[in-house]
Amino acid sequence: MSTTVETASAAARTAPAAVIVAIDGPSGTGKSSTSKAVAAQLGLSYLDTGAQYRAITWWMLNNGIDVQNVAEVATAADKPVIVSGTDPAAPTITVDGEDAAGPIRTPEVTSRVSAVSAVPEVRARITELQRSIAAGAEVGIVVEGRDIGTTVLPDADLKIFLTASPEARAARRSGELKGSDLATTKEALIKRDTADSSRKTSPLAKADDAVEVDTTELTLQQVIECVVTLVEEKRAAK
Ligand SMILES: Nc1ncnc2c1ncn2[C@@H]1O[C@H](COP(=O)(O)OP(=O)(O)O)[C@@H](O)[C@H]1O
Ligand SMILES: Nc1ccn([C@H]2C[C@H](O)[C@@H](COP(=O)(O)OP(=O)(O)O)O2)c(=O)n1
Repeated sequence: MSTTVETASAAARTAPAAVIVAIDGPSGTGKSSTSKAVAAQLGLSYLDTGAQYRAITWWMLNNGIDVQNVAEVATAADKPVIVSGTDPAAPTITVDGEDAAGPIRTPEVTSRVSAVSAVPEVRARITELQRSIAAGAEVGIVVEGRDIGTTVLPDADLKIFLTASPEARAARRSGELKGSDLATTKEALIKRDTADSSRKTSPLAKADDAVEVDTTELTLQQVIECVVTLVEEKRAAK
């Protein structure tokens, strides 16, 4: 046996296996804030899959694609080059080399993203990208979205499904969007969640083996501590 092979197998015996964490749930439940903090605290990578769906939507809107036309969206789905930076302290997203972090958060993108992300060709393309990023995370990764535990990473070591009352979620979102009306924010949020939960291809859903955490009455810090404890338990058992 060569020294290289011996060294590699010794490393495999001692290095802890990468830990994969899937965090799903509707809008405003705290997925992004929790995932970033947990990843940073545990030295893991972080992937915001919603940002990827927003990025492809932004590209379609900029490139004259009629986002209500499923065939047109499907044909264009593999055109933009989307790159996600997975450092939880400074996550990034670029489309065709251009920084898209700001423009993907506009109300226009937010109101169109559910239609674009319901198209199967878009989901297939983005899912493949997500799986390859997760496979490349050496220490492990926290991936947040809507279908991570059910479809993208069904073998994740830990699956969390965050929930919160529509009132709490709208109040949180309203706090971020300066000058926005609470009732309008709540209506838009419920409309998007309904669209995301009722689409045919990998809808927003809790995986059977996910741990559900209702964050309505919890502080963000309490949610972070809860998830960190669950990840540490999984790591210890690996
Ligand atoms: N448990 C919580 N209590 C109060 N505010 C929270 C809580 N979790 C998240 N937030 C705040 O709510 C807003 C939305 O959180 P975010 O993490 O973006 O949710 P999501 O990714 O699920 O849409 C942020 O401003 C965040 O700081
Ligand atoms: N895994 C995912 C993640 C997001 N999406 C879609 C559905 C969501 O409404 C949009 C935007 O997701 P994002 O996480 O940015 O939404 P928030 O505004 O943070 O709640 O993307 C999806 O279909 N599948």
